[in-house]
Amino acid sequence: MLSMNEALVRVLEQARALRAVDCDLESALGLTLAQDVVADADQPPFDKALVDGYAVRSVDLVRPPFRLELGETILAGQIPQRPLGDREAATITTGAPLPPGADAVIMHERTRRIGHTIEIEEHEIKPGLNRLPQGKVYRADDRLIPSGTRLTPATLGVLAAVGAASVRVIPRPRVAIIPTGDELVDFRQPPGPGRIRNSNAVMLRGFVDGLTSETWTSPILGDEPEALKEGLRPALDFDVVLVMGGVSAGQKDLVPHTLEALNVRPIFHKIRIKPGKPLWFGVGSPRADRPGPLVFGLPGNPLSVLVNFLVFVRPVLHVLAGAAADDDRIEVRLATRVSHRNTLTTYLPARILRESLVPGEPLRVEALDWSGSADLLSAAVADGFLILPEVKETYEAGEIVGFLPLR
Ligand SMILES: Nc1nc2c(c(=O)[nH]1)N[C@H]1C(S)=C(S)[C@@H](COP(=O)(O)OP(=O)(O)OC[C@H]3O[C@@H](n4cnc5c(N)ncnc54)[C@H](O)[C@@H]3O)O[C@H]1N2
Ligand code: MOO
Repeated sequence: MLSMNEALVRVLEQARALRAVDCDLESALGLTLAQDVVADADQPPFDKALVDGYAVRSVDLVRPPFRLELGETILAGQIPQRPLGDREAATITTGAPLPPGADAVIMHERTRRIGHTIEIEEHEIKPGLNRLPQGKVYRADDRLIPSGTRLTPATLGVLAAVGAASVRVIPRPRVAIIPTGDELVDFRQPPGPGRIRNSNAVMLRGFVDGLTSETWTSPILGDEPEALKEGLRPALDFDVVLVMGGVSAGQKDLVPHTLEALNVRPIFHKIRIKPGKPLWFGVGSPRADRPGPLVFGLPGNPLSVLVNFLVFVRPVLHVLAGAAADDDRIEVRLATRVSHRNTLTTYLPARILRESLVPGEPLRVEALDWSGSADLLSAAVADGFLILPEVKETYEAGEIVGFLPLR
């Protein structure tokens, strides 16, 4: 049986960024850029006024009189009609181009208007005052945003500024969620004797929200071989397939065989993790235009689904979307002693002790009481999971351990 880390390596070996597509800039937030973005022009495209006031030649104001004739008016969006003459000032607004010859702008609050002249109250006018020179921010053809960058609101703004209306990006994966099990009923219905509501599908949808370009939840599939096979078939068109339930050792645990019958090549089955030990992982046959789907058989217990999603599936969704595999683990200090079976990596629902936060110190965390991997309520009220590695059985209060926040 593989350790959790070995299994994660096997999974990530199969994960490659999806093929780049063209995307409208306005739909590209959060996606990964698959091209370099280059400046189409200097920024700013001309020497630009940074304040409302008067464009001047600083040489005219080295010694008194500090008075200049007023010439043309240049508003933002207009082009100066002529160079600035000797001892002349042009009225100018923020963002407008300086006229040739001008090398400084004086804020109008520092001047007094007298008829067709202005008197300047500020006497130290250095060349460059309140002027942003052409190309100061970047030059035409500079590489501004490299391929591989995640598009944030600010990078989208830069792309808009250079007119990149459509960009090459890595799309987010398409994900299929498939609940299986004869005992399941839709959560909107009363379960009836011996049956339970399908709670996992809604939970998984919540987790994948924002990480996919399309999420499809299939109807509940029963534990009948032919129906299961036909129900799973359309899911294999997706990039990632999340089948829930039916992967352990029961006589109705038909998912691994059925996936293999659909040409999904098994990579591993069962790993040293709790919850989630019976995890199954395989890769479907390549499609004409793209590689085969990555298929997870998630053990059906709600906490198995949850932990396996966070540990294995979420990093894969990031990698397919062109990003790095995320690792949100932080280090925390155990508030109480905890024990587990030292042959498995254990994820324990836990709570951050916010009442005893000490700035600069690791967070203190206590394990919650829980009734095993069917106990989704414990995770719903938890801040995250303590991670207890296989190496030893007991971790003492005060020890530093890993913690996976739930967000
Ligand atoms: N002989 C063995 N039995 C079991 C083993 C084992 O190694 N040998 N492993 C146990 C572990 S650990 C887990 S976890 C479960 C996983 O079982 P399956 O993946 O086959 O899942 P099911 O049996 O179908 O379901 C388990 C449990 O979860 C409930 N479930 C399933 N789907 C949903 C859903 N969509 N919403 C809510 N709850 C769901 C299901 O009713 C079961 O109670 O196997 C152990 N057994
Ligand atoms: O690995 Mo299972 O999730 O403990 O019940």
